[in-house]
Amino acid sequence: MSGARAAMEGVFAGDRRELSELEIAPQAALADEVRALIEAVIHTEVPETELREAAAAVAALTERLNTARRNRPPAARLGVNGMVKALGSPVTGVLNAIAPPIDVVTLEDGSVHAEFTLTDVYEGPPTFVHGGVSALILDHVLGAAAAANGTPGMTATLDLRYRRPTPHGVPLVVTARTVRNEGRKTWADATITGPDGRVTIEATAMFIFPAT
Ligand SMILES: CCCCCCCC/C=C\CCCCCCCC(=O)SCCNC(=O)CCNC(=O)[C@H](O)C(C)(C)COP(=O)(O)OP(=O)(O)OC[C@H]1O[C@@H](n2cnc3c(N)ncnc32)[C@H](O)[C@@H]1OP(=O)(O)O
Repeated sequence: MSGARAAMEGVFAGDRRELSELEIAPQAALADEVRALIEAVIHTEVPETELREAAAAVAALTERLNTARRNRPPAARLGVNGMVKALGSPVTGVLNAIAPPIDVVTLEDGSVHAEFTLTDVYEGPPTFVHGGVSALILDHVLGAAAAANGTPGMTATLDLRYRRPTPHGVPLVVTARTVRNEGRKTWADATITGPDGRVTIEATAMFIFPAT
């Protein structure tokens, strides 16, 4: 079995520890604090002695958390449809401090949708979102649309058209839908829209359910 097929089956077999919402809450609250920490580390202007003390304090915390570890990022079945969610996802993971995190919902028409705001932690060109971060978000929602269609797969192609810069610090909308399926291949389209209602990025992707 290839690594890709094993990865896909791992998602659906749920062969990893699933947490309940009660178990998730305190760990998600910790991730929220770390998100604020990441932002503070970028912007702080405290003097060097305080920076060194802060680094030592963070190192001590990391050591404390590592005294009891899982060997794989946890998952959970959440929401009305009980879809498996990777809690450590870099896009949606509430336990991942580098994830915004974005709450992606599946609508009745099968499309997926999210409203989100990115801080300058995700900045590329000054005042705008890094194009690779936008690609990460689009890849994820396109994959979620393929999965919502009952035809999940590994990203085989991802095409992006950056129409205009995507600003950070303002509400954005991402939507994706499956447009076609042929055997193991599924195609999906997505857009990111800015607060003025204008599309900033158009994306299309093809997903393949691995053969072996
Ligand atoms: C972990 C997955 C999560 C899914 C979970 C769903 C849960 C839902 C919840 C929430 C949504 C989460 C959303 C996450 C989204 C993020 C997804 C990613 O980041 S995926 C990582 C990046 N992608 C890779 O690393 C792929 C690496 N490539 C591969 O593994 C293989 O190449 C693969 C599976 C793409 C194809 O391998 P073969 O062996 O199955 O395919 P062969 O049999 O060779 O080809 C079949 C047909 O496809 C074409 N083909 C193959 N690869 C192609 C490509 N890259 N581009 C175009 N055509 C390709 C071939 O020419 C062939 O075409 P002919 O049928 O003959 O016409």
